[in-house]
Amino acid sequence: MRTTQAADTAERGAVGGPAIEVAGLRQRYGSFEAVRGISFEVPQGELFALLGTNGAGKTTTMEVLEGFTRASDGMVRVLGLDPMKERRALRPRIGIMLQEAGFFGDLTVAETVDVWRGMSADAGRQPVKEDVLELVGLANKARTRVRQLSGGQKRRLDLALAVLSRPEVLFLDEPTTGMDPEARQATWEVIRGLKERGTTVLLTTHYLEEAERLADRLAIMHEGVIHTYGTVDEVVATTGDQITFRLPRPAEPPFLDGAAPVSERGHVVYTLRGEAHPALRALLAWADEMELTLERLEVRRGTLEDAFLRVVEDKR
Ligand SMILES: Nc1ncnc2c1ncn2[C@@H]1O[C@H](COP(=O)(O)OP(=O)(O)OP(=O)(O)O)[C@@H](O)[C@H]1O
Repeated sequence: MRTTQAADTAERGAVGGPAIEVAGLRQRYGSFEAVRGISFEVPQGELFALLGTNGAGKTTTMEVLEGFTRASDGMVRVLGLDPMKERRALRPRIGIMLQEAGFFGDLTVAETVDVWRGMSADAGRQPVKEDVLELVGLANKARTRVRQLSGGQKRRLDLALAVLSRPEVLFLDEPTTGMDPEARQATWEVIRGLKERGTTVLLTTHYLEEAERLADRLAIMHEGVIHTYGTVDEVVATTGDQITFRLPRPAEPPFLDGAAPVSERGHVVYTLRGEAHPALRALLAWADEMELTLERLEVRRGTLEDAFLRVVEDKR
């Protein structure tokens, strides 16, 4: 069965290539280079998460793709179009949720949606107001003035406006910042639903769990450069396993696979470069020789957080 979105896309002329293409993108502000030659692609219908340190260049990258900023160098395409030169053709096909939206505080939630619909050239295609407010969990706030909304509720209103035109590509800049855990889960459900309807999503977030739960592929940026890129599993695989245990009496544990033992809150911790098995074998041989029983011995798989921290530490 074709979804409404898929049918819409077909009617408006689908493109065969990736929904988003970025090749050698550079962005300079005066003499400062905020983005230093990054490349990635997002296939249609996938969710791509841009992770990174503060000031890494994520929002700048988004702004170039949204057509707000002209790239200093490199090539970007969204749905096969140049976001700057072909902005008029592209704009009705994309949805944008900025990090900070400018609302009119005196308007109610419902009036804000009406104003937004009024500004859209394509209002006939849009879902009814009640549906979109229901979708983001704001149906009971329709008559509330925007300035009376909490920070998390304002983010939900942002999301409602971004999805109003049933975009083919949705840009979400830190969509769940300020939301409580329940609202965040609800927003993830909304994003999953949009993806199921075929929407391509580019998301920035500081919540690694958000990327882990939602992303088909992700990139970790630091100081304008993408250092790691792939599926969550591929990125996690760039980190090694961790071994931890407690010693029953003072002893000097050996280096394992080139990793030094580190003492953390009474535990010995090894952060390995690869799989734990060979290191574990050497560790147990050492413990036998020393006639030691290692207490609370644990092997833990690397996490996305480990991969993230390693990018930052390696570049220090
Ligand atoms: N208009 C501008 N003029 C000068 N410098 C800018 C401008 N916009 C951004 N920058 C700088 O470019 C760098 C990248 O900023 P950007 O907002 O893209 O980072 P970010 O990865 O989104 O960070 P955060 O996670 O903190 O939101 C920062 O050092 C920022 O100060």
